[in-house]
Amino acid sequence: MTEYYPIFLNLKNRLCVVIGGGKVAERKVLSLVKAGAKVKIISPEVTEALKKIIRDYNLQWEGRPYQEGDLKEAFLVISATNSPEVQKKVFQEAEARKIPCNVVDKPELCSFIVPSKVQRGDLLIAISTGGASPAVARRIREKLESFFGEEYTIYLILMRKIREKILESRLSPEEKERKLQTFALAPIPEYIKNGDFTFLITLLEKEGLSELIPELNILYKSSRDK
Ligand SMILES: C[C@@]1(CC(=O)O)c2cc3[nH]c(cc4nc(cc5[nH]c(cc(n2)[C@H]1CCC(=O)O)[C@@](C)(CC(=O)O)[C@@H]5CCC(=O)O)C(CC(=O)O)=C4CCC(=O)O)c(CCC(=O)O)c3CC(=O)O
Ligand SMILES: NC(=O)C1=CN([C@@H]2O[C@H](COP(=O)(O)OP(=O)(O)OC[C@H]3O[C@@H](n4cnc5c(N)ncnc54)[C@H](O)[C@@H]3O)[C@@H](O)[C@H]2O)C=CC1
Repeated sequence: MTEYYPIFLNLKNRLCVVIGGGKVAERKVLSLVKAGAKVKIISPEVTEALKKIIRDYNLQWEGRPYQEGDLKEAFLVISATNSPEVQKKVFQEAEARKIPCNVVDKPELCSFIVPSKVQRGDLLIAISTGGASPAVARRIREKLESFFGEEYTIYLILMRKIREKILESRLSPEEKERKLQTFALAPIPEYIKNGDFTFLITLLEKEGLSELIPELNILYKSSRDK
């Protein structure tokens, strides 16, 4: 069993190379694009859906087989071809260049694996079974998705503001910590889900954060307009 180390990578404007253009490449390309990466695809053929993604996001696509040197400027690489020889060559080049590499059908040729994820604005939950069962990772994702609903997006926008106000206040470190814990413990996601802010308003007043009350309405309205 491999002991993995979980991290959240900032891929904004980083060149990520995806080798292959099938169904699996499609999924990996989309998640890289969503993370703001600069994606380059190398594959003689790509699926219709991937063609659309390439057009929509103006991605680079080289319509040819992988060749050594393709990873020259890459920050990371994902190899999603159906050819074991190509997969191995990509891994070898990535190792030589010391670039993180994911080979989608061979965990032994991966220096990182991609988790299943639940995203609600700033909340990002990553799930891995260490490759034991990607289907189980997916099922766990589906369960978490129903538990952590869309209200968590607003919840975290609000908590970020609450935390900023508390940290910039002149309170003692102990008092700051108490307030941060109080807000983290309050069932605010439920209030947001039910659109009932009575208790939250009382809490904000009690903790000296009344200035944030007008924000509640703005946040709630913007979430309902979506
Ligand atoms: C090691 C890893 C490497 C990597 O890709 O990073 C890997 C490897 C392999 N996957 C295989 C199969 C499937 N993978 C999926 C789906 C996903 N696979 C993902 C990640 C990972 N897959 C990494 C480990 C993740 C972990 O820690 O568990 C997810 C989470 C993220 C993503 O791909 O973006 C995404 C779910 C996203 C979601 O819906 O939330 C489904 C479909 C499904 O169930 O929906 C199936 C068919 C069902 C099944 O086999 O379970 C096979 C056999 C291939 C074959 O036999 O042809 C291998 C190779 C092997 O195991 O040797
Ligand atoms: N990690 C994961 O989540 C999963 C992995 N897999 C495995 O991933 C692999 C890919 O799966 P699919 O996308 O369904 O395969 P696919 O057969 O649909 O696509 C393969 C792609 O590789 C490209 N390709 C072939 N030779 C190439 C070369 N020399 N250079 C560049 N590109 C080349 C082809 O043009 C094609 O676009 C398979 O081995 C499959 O078993 C399958 C399901 C999930």
